[in-house]
Amino acid sequence: MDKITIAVQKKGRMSDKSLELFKESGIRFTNGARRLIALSNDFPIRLLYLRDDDIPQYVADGVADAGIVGENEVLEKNRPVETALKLGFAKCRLSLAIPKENNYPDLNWFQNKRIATSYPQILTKFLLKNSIRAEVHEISGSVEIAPGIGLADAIFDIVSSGSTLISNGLKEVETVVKSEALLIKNPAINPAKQELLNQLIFRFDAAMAAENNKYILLNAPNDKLEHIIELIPGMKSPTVVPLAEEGWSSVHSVVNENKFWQVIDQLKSAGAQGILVTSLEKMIV
Ligand SMILES: Nc1ncnc2c1ncn2[C@@H]1O[C@H](COP(=O)(O)OP(=O)(O)OP(=O)(O)O)[C@@H](O)[C@H]1O
Ligand SMILES: O=P(O)(O)OC[C@H]1O[C@H](OP(=O)(O)OP(=O)(O)O)[C@H](O)[C@@H]1O
Ligand SMILES: [Mg+2]
Repeated sequence: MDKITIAVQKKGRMSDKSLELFKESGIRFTNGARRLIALSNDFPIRLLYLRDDDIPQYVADGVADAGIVGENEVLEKNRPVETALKLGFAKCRLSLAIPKENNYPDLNWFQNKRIATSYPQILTKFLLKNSIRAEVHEISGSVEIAPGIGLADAIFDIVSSGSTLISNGLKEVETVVKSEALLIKNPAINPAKQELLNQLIFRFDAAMAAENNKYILLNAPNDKLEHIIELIPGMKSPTVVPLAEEGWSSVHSVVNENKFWQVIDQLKSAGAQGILVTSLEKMIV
């Protein structure tokens, strides 16, 4: 039987979350992360542990059928791969930043400046599109220290909370692209492996939906039910069952993590009591 080969980052920001996604999808691997290849008894799959920079190339070449990698690397490497699923973690952006004491009127600030980056392709394209002539200095890491040591006037790098910029006396002035983890695939994947990939996507979707939602149970006086049901519509509509006490019902539903605190406040104001919240294991929409 065919196995699907998936490339994941060996060690770094993406590795734990990537493996967690497989685990939440019921797929455990038999050999430890120190090996370069791992197999599973739960699913016909082979994991390749790689440097994240190499993943787009391996997937484009078909050495791996699919891979989990940041959108930033996919754009930079510009290899012929397709996005199969957005995975919603490792959210960050690629931005231009300059020493904080500089006045920044607009992009023309960058004319004839030296910019240090690990993403020369994305940066060069952006500069060209905006008719900025600047010198692009490619360095492989610790980009934020480049202006401080006189290597460059500005940087183009990954920003998330912004704390690395602040601690290096820099300020973000232009966001060029946003990024998150992607499941990418080889466009010429064979039908049998595509079927395995579809099964994997189905499981990833269920695990991600469960992670992003909470199961909620509460008690409501019957005369407030209509409003409370509107606040937590759930997947189709909430389950409403009568309590032993006359005039009260128990309402069960699902709430999105992003709206959670806001909805809880609204439910309390609407008269809900005894609110219980619990996490979901899987959610099939
Ligand atoms: N601060 C951050 N917040 C969120 N996501 C991030 C952050 N930094 C990096 N990422 C994302 O995680 C990916 C991996 O980051 P990491 O720092 O582990 O890469 P790396 O050092 O190039 O690793 P490798 O050794 O595999 O080449 C990045 O390409 C980006 O998509
Ligand atoms: O805006 P922030 O939240 O500070 O995140 C941005 C930093 O995170 C990443 O580095 P990481 O911490 O992964 O270290 P690395 O450069 O050694 O990979 C990235 O290269 C930035 O330097
Ligand atoms: Mg890398």
